[in-house]
Amino acid sequence: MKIIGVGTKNPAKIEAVARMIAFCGLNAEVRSFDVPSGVSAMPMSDHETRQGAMNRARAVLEKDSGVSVGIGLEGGVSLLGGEMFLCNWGAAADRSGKIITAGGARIKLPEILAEGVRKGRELGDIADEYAHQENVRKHGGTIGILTENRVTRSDMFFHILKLIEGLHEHQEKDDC
Ligand SMILES: O=P(O)(O)OP(=O)(O)OP(=O)(O)OC[C@H]1O[C@@H](n2cnc3c(O)ncnc32)[C@H](O)[C@@H]1O
Ligand SMILES: [Mg+2]
Repeated sequence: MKIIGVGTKNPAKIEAVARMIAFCGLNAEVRSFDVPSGVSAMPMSDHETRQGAMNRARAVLEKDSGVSVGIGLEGGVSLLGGEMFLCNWGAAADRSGKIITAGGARIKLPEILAEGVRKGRELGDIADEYAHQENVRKHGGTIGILTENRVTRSDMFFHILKLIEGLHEHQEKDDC
């Protein structure tokens, strides 16, 4: 059985990987690891957020020699025309050095959340205050709050992982 490692202890992210394995019918087990993202705690651009996902994916491979694919999932914000959007990236790295990345859906942050992030606070903390909940980042996420749970953080990372798995399949076919 293939072992897929994910670089986080956040249950919303781990759930997304488990959903992807079930959805794609992979004969795989998921293991989670606490690894550094290597970027700031609150990534402020697509570039930095994607880099965090790639760093986590590679760090997982270093952590456990039994893992064949390392996955990194990272959340952050990005600016578009002066407006702040939630952005998310995923990366999957294998032992051949290959890495595939994909980005997720965007949603504009309400000004009160954007202002807190601009002041240097982490979105997870501000989202908790905004929603009067604890650990929003480990449950539905900011996207869950802003969409009344139509799309949760796990849904969003699940979607990103389907993009990555699909791209991987496509590239394998191309290699034939
Ligand atoms: O334990 P890890 O894997 O680090 O998970 P995390 O919840 O801290 O998530 P990230 O590091 O990927 O996200 C970077 C920052 O952005 C925040 N963040 C990103 N997306 C979020 C979301 O949907 N809901 C709440 N906070 C979010 C989070 O609080 C972090 O401060
Ligand atoms: Mg974090």
